[in-house]
Amino acid sequence: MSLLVKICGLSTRETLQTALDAGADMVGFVFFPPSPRHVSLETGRDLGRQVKKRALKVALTVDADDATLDNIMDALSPDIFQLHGQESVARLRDIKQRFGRPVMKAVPVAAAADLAVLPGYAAVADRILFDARAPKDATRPGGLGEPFDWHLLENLDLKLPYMVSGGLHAGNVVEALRVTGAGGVDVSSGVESAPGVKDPEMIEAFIRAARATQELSVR
Ligand SMILES: O=C(O)c1ccccc1NCC(=O)[C@H](O)[C@H](O)COP(=O)(O)O
Repeated sequence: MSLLVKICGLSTRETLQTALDAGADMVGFVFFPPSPRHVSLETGRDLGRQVKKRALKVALTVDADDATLDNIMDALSPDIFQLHGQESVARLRDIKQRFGRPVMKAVPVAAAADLAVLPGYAAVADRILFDARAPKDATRPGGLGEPFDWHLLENLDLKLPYMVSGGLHAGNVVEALRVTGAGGVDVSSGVESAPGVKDPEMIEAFIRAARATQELSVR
């Protein structure tokens, strides 16, 4: 199965176009106002039109209520909801049933004990995104540019597709894939020149580096 590459936190036409032209499989849009990558519904609608099925549109939310998800459905019509808050297994099931879209559950990782939630989520989610657990005083649960110990995923027995994220960049993505065996990678800070400011050349370099693993058959 080929590697999935997700560029997350896109917020401008220019950088979205760069990600699409560089071959991103997934493009993520953050609907979380405290984030420097937050996009309005109007921007989400505009950027969503630009994707034109060249990649999967991922709507990233944090403990969003149904009204918020309804608005995002209307604006972006996402291919996947990425649930990056403390959503319960029951909430995942509820969202899948209500919106008829696949869900990717973000699982914060700092220690092996964090993986104890997997059986519950794996029974409902369509894919898992492993991300570095945010510090207690963080203003957001993701997009912080810090990795976790990828070796925690070395002996993972997960029947579900999963992605690795957290502090990835062009210089470490091959190692992250080698250690974790993940089927996908996700990046935000590692392709930015400043928080929320995506850099076209960094986007291209990240995707190039990630794709190189397919030739190296690192995974
Ligand atoms: O990106 C954000 O600002 C964000 C805000 C709130 C919840 C999640 C967020 N990002 C989630 C992602 O999917 C990021 O790509 C992932 O956390 C990796 O981020 P980074 O370490 O900056 O590459």
